[in-house]
Amino acid sequence: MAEAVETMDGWYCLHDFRVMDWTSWKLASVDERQAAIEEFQNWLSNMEQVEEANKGSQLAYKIIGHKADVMFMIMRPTMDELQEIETTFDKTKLASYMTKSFSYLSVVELSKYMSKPGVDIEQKPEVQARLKPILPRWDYMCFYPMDKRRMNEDNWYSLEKDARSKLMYEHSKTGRKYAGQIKQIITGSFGFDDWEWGVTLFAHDPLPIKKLVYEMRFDEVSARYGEFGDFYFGNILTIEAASDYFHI
Ligand code: VOV
Repeated sequence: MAEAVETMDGWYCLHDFRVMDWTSWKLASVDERQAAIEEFQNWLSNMEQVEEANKGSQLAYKIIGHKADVMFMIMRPTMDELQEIETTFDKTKLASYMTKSFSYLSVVELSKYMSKPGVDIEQKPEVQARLKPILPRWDYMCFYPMDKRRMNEDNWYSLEKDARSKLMYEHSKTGRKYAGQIKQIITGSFGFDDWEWGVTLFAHDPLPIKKLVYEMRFDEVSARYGEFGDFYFGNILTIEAASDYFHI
């Protein structure tokens, strides 16, 4: 049996995708819409205080295309907090004009492929900062879930750990070419959701995201073992911009 790699796990993460019912939103009165927008802005700004206390992080995004209108990426130390935040939003006025189109539950994960045997790096401040990241206020975000294939001779989970480490090293070399252009947060979702990982990429410009995902397709770990779910792409929805975004 192949040896599993040890993982370090940080904040729990919910990607919560909603579709807006613009028709009923347009039929609502100006006062109703204004009250709903203000309530939404308060919901977001209340959570910012949690971020200032370094007890979690969250951002909202406008999703481009048919799959969703908005997405909230919410990270907290406990699953209970995620569940409470989701339900609190469900009870808002704005939520009554939305339906959930997709969600993804995971936990920030760093696998120990790159760490030296016998060296416990988990408590290092820089590792803790990656396990409990403050989400970058960068303009663009791409999310997609993925698996590592388990099929016949292309079974990632029956590869010896050394072989997997070598493939992950090649993977990281490709990723590092985009340092400064792209920040990635990989979240593990074994037992939490339908895929094995969530991939969330942040960038100041859309194109490096396409370039990175395309180039990674040629790395053996993605070429032979990568299986991907739906892709979601959007740009950041700040509290200030919410009025314009929802304005009719
Ligand atoms: C943006 C750049 C970038 C960089 C620098 C990077 C580096 C690294 C390192 C160093 C490591 C291992 C240690 C750790 O730190 O966890 C990983 C780990 C992982 N990655 Fe990665 N990855 C990137 C980016 C990046 C992308 C774009 C994808 C999606 C792949 C694609 O084809 O669409 C991805 C996937 C993963 C996954 C699923 C894992 C866990 C695999 C496992 O089996 O455990 N990743 N990744």
